[in-house]
Amino acid sequence: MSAISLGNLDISYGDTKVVHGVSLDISEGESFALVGESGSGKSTILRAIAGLAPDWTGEIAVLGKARSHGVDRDVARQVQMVFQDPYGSLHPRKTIDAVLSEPLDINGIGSRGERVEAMLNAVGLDQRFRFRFPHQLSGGQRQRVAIARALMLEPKVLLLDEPTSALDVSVQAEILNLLKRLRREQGLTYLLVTHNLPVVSFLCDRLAVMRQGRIVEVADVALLKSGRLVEPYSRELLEATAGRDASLADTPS
Ligand SMILES: Nc1ncnc2c1ncn2[C@@H]1O[C@H](COP(=O)(O)OP(=O)(O)OP(=O)(O)O)[C@@H](O)[C@H]1O
Repeated sequence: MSAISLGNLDISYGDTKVVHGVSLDISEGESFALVGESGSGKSTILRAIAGLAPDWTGEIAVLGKARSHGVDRDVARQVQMVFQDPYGSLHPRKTIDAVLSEPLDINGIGSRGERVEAMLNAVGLDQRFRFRFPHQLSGGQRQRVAIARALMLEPKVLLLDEPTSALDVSVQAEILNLLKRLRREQGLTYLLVTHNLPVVSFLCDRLAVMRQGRIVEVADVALLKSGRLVEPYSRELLEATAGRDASLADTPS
């Protein structure tokens, strides 16, 4: 079954259509990247799947079920989003414990303390962080909390919007390793937006290259690694970013 299936998806902000006729099938357990120039519509696709960009036509299905345009509680439990900025995405006056308990409260799920402790372990954070506030954590630790929060309801799919680009390079590698391990341990599906092609090589199985709201090419990551993307625009993108952030490609798993 597809984890995410997009059919002829158009997405607009007001009168401006920014995504045009996107169709994609992402399998359960797959890690899939959207790459392409700034403004090409990558984040907008994630937002529409998460219900944050409601002005769309076409089809969005999650685990075989078409999502509605409004708040969709089924989808919200299956699909969670992690944002680029771990500073902005955590409430400054809530402890880590409160941040992680909140999804459980909203859904009436008990044994909160145990679940929070287990999730802190899963994302490699010491229990002493539990009653701290976000400003008492480093950027990498905050991103671990954001990932933990996304996983509290045991979703099947994570939408990752530039999850490491706000972090120092050494911390980026730690978070990428964490994401790789969590995917393996929990059988997660990833749909990831990034500008960083070494991140795609490290974490993903396939990628779609986007330009001006359209998909130019869908390819296996093997073709990215060997520099054999087919479309001229994809090759341009590859050349433009060659050498940048290359150290991540060597990150051990
Ligand atoms: N809330 C919004 N209201 C109006 N227009 C928006 C909004 N968010 C994004 N856009 C526009 O939609 C287009 C696609 O933006 P989007 O953020 O999806 O691109 P992107 O490929 O993710 O870019 P980046 O890599 O810079 O994040 C851009 O032209 C952008 O200016």
